[in-house]
This record gives sequence, structure tokens and C-alpha cells, in this order.
Amino acid sequence: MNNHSSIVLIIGNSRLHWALFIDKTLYSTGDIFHLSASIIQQLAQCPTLDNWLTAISLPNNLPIIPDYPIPLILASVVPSQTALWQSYPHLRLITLEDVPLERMYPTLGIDRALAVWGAGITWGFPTLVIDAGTALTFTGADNHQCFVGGAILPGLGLQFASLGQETGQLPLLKPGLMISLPLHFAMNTSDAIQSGVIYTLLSGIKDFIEAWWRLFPGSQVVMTGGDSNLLKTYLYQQVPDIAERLIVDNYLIFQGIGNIVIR
Ligand SMILES: Nc1ncnc2c1ncn2[C@@H]1O[C@H](COP(=O)(O)OP(=O)(O)OP(=O)(O)O)[C@@H](O)[C@H]1O
Ligand SMILES: CC(C)(CO)[C@@H](O)C(=O)NCCC(=O)O
Ligand SMILES: [K+]
Repeated sequence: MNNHSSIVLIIGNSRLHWALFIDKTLYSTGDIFHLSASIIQQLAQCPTLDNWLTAISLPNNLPIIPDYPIPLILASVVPSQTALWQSYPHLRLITLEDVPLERMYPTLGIDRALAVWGAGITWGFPTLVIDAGTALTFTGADNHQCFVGGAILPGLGLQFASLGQETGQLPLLKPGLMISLPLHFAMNTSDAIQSGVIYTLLSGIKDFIEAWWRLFPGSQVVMTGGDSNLLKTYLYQQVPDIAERLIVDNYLIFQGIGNIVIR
């Protein structure tokens, strides 16, 4: 039997997330920084496994010989990056029209739509997805597979970056510096920033989850994105009963895409 492989790229605001599907199986995944225009051009002109290996360090011990050109499935929330891929010879661009959810609004991010679809098919509807990426988003869907709305705020890294970059005296902190939560009322600048950002973020997350459970009691809540494990760890220390019910799944968008296009 012939195997078919495809590469899935999700272009987020800070990073690019890739997956290799072999037939319907999610074979491997990774995160890299955005690719330069010249690398993308090279891939578009010569879409071989070797070029993909160099561009995104795909595993080079594949159990199959991939098709040529290697099919590329792309979902992007960065239009300038999307534009660079238009000349790729075997490109399938995923848009909201591909996502079988009802009642989405036209400017909804494709990452949010795919993540909530992926969460629903993997963990069951209704579902609330918390994507802790560059932006932190809440995205809900009900048991009729209808989009229920959500919210957008600056993610953990962006909150630290905005304080570090837009003030004269505050240092630039990165997420993940502390393992246990600081005191609420801190006695130095670094702890004060961490306390302010983390505690307000955690109570915001708690508030949205509780509001969701008032609408959909017993619903799954799934967290994904670059800061998901860190935030779940903090949430355990602050509200263990909520954290215990929270699923972390970093493959939601890939599962959503796989379900839609790889059949
Ligand atoms: N190796 C890493 N490089 C960069 N960011 C990382 C890394 N590991 C964890 N992170 C965290 O990931 C967050 C960004 O998340 P993610 O990579 O999911 O965002 P993204 O690429 O913008 O995707 P999205 O647009 O879906 O949010 C940052 O706040 C950062 O703290
Ligand atoms: C909110 C982000 C930046 C999260 O990646 C992305 O989903 C996006 O650009 N969305 C468009 C606006 C919206 O979802 O309402
Ligand atoms: K923007």
C-alpha cells in the first residue's frame, strides 16, 4: 500500500508549528521561528524532502519515501507570512470555510477555529479552549458544534514584553523564570511584575472557566499553546480543583486540520 505524507504548517504570531502526517497518523511535530522569504522561495521552487529537512529539521529517518512535491497544508494568522507561501506548488490553505463549526464570525482567527474544532472532536463537545500563545484566547463551542464566542488578551510573554519595552525602568522578564508562585505583595521589582501579571492572569482564567461552566456545566476545558504547561502548574498552586479538571493538549490544531483535510 502507498503511504501519503503531508506537512502541516501553522503560522502563529511568534512561531511556526509544523507537523508531519503519514496517512492519517500525526507522525511528528515541532516549533521553529518564522522562515525567511528566501528559504520559503527555495522550498517553493524545489519542494523536496532534503529542502524541508533543512528548513524545518524534519526527521530524516522517515519510514516512507514522501511524495514529490511534498503536499503542504497551511493555516496562518500572519497574512504577510501566508503571502510568502502562495507560490508553493502543492499548497492547501485552510480557511474558516473549511471548519465545520456553525456561527463563526468572519474575522475569527483560523487558529482559534481549528483549535476548538480539534478539542471538540478529540475531547467532546461542548468545549472551551484556552490557547496560551502570543495572545491568550478563550474559544468555546457548544454541543451542537456551534461557535459560542470567546475573548482575546495579551499572553504571558507579551504582558512581560510590553512592560519591559514600554517603560523606562522595568526589566524585560521572560515566562518560566519562577516555578512556584511569588507573594502577592512583593518586595522587589521582578517579583512585583511576576505577581501582578501571574495573579491577574490566573484569576482571569478562573473567571472565564467558571463563567463557561455556568453556561455548560461539566464541559471539558482544554488548554493549549506555548505557555499551557506553565500556566497549568501555576493554576494548580492557586486553584487546584479547577486545574485538576483542565486538560493540556498541544496537538489541538493539528487534530482539527487532520480531521478536516486528511481523510
Ligand atoms: N522555545 C520557545 N520559544 C518561544 N516561545 C516559547 C518557547 N517555549 C514556550 N514559549 C512560550 O510560548 C508563548 C508563545 O506561544 P506559541 O508558540 O503557542 O505562540 P504563537 O506561535 O504565537 O502561536 P499562537 O499564534 O497560536 O499564539 C510565549 O509566551 C512563550 O512564553
Ligand atoms: C487572536 C489571535 C492573534 C490568536 O493567535 C488570532 O486568532 C487572530 O489573529 N484572530 C483574529 C481575531 C479574532 O479571532 O477575533
Ligand atoms: K496585528
